[in-house]
Amino acid sequence: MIKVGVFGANGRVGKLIIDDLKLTSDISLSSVYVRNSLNFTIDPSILVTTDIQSFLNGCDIVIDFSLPDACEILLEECLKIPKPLVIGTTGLNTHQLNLLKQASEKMPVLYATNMSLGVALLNKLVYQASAALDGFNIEIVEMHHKHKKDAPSGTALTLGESAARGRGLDLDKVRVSGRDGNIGERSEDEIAVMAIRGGDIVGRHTVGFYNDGEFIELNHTATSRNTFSKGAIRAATWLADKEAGLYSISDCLEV
Ligand SMILES: NC(=O)C1=CN([C@@H]2O[C@H](COP(=O)(O)OP(=O)(O)OC[C@H]3O[C@@H](n4cnc5c(N)ncnc54)[C@H](OP(=O)(O)O)[C@@H]3O)[C@@H](O)[C@H]2O)C=CC1
Ligand SMILES: O=C(O)C1=N[C@H](C(=O)O)C[C@H](O)C1
Repeated sequence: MIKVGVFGANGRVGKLIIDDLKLTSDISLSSVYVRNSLNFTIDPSILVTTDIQSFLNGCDIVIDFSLPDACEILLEECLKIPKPLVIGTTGLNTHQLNLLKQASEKMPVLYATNMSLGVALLNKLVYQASAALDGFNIEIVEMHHKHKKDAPSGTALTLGESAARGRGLDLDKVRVSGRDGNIGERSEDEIAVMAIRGGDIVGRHTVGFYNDGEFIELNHTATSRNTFSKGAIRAATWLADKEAGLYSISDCLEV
């Protein structure tokens, strides 16, 4: 039995992971880290703690869906107490991404900005389309619920990276994430990554390839947040016995 520690347990996804772990037979919840207290009741056999070291010692693998600053604290602690890590938190800055890479030298780390099978495939399709559709303008639009804090979404940025890679470009050099005022004509290579926020949208990503006379749009819509919680549990089951290294969701799903 793989014992899971959930980091970000009070959150929209964290709580679902705890619920979904009740339905599995080979992997189960053993510890939960909270800043203050847990907002819901849980089986008394589960360790609920504000002490991160006890939390890490109480599990075989950690699933993290929190916020960037919290994820940073987790990564720093894991450098002292290594644990396989499934990280779903998005909006990580350069320092936090470097910490994640550093951690992956000591333990297996699977980092995925989107845990769904559909988006894993979408990234492959976007790479192929970007390479094949020479001269088409690439524009990415993501839509999420009003509570989401980071923008553009981690998924949209990953899709942007796939598109840029298809053309041998560096997304950081060609990304446009806002247009306003007298901005002039669109440049050939720019890749737009735009964000819409509202209501309870779970997550929708559209990658459009636009040319004179035709356009094609590849779209993925998550209709349930359980897609992410179940995807993260599937990733944890896969990662638990792996060697140290940085893994992607495609490694786990073999798409
Ligand atoms: N990779 C993927 O497939 C997906 C990724 N995400 C990403 O996962 C993350 C979480 O999303 P979501 O569940 O909607 O967010 P929520 O805001 O609902 O949850 C965030 C959680 O992080 C905890 N947290 C915040 N700060 C700290 C801290 N300093 N120390 C410890 N815990 C902390 C919060 O705890 P508390 O309640 O105590 O404040 C809360 O439980 C986001 O980055 C989101 O973009 C979301 C969906 C899918
Ligand atoms: O915050 C969310 O909700 C989501 N975040 C992830 C992201 O930033 O890409 C994945 C998903 O789209 C939902």
